[in-house]
Amino acid sequence: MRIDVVSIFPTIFDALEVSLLGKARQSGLLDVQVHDLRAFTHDRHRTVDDTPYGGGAGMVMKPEPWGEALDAIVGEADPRPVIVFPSPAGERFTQSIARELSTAPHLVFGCGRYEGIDERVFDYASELGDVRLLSLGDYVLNGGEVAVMAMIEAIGRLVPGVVGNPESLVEESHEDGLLEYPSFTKPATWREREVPPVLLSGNHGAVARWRREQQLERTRTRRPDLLAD
Ligand SMILES: N#Cc1c(-c2ccc3ccn(Cc4ccc(CN5CCCCC5)cc4)c3c2)n[nH]c1N
Repeated sequence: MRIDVVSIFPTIFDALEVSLLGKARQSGLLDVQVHDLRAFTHDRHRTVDDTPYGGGAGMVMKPEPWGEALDAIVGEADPRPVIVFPSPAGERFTQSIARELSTAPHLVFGCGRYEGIDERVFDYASELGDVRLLSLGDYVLNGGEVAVMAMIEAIGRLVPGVVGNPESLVEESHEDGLLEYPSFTKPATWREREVPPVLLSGNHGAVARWRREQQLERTRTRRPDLLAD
């Protein structure tokens, strides 16, 4: 999978070099390229923003640098990429969307800042790829970079070969629409707190039933919305 990221703070993505995704990059499973949006400006101040038409607080990201950045990234020969713009006004990013995007050969992430990106950029981008405006959650961040880091991690770990033991992907929260069951490891007693005896019983059927009950109970109490559908 090829991943391109455009940002005015490209060094934020140095963190992707660490751990899982770092190994995936070294092995070639993930080809991640980060681009500085200011490299696509031509004025002395490398301007990427301007005041909003119609007034209002803050600044809006100018369309020209984005157009040049997208043109430079999306080559004619490429398979049509998915172009993701994180946005508080986007569709909620979910495990299901992460799974869907983990099969895309080419993902492009456009990280906005200020009060967002000129709307015409999304329209132009739809000529180059399948545009998705996605939100990390119902709160406002200062820009798209933190959201894109989270999305790349959630998507990247689902790419076959990135996670050592694919089994561990199956029983995660949200994979089956429920929250995950609690986990325990040695010692069996820690500060007078014991591991649930069923987990020490060796009875795999009883363990499976207990874990399913725990998933349902946790989901009922913490995320009843997941059971609503
Ligand atoms: N994913 C995700 C996100 C983001 C996110 C993603 C991308 C950008 C780019 C810029 N910002 C900052 C911003 C965005 C909107 C507003 C509201 N303004 C009101 C007046 C009209 C203009 C917009 C304020 C500041 C971003 C925030 N926040 N939360 C998520 N889950």
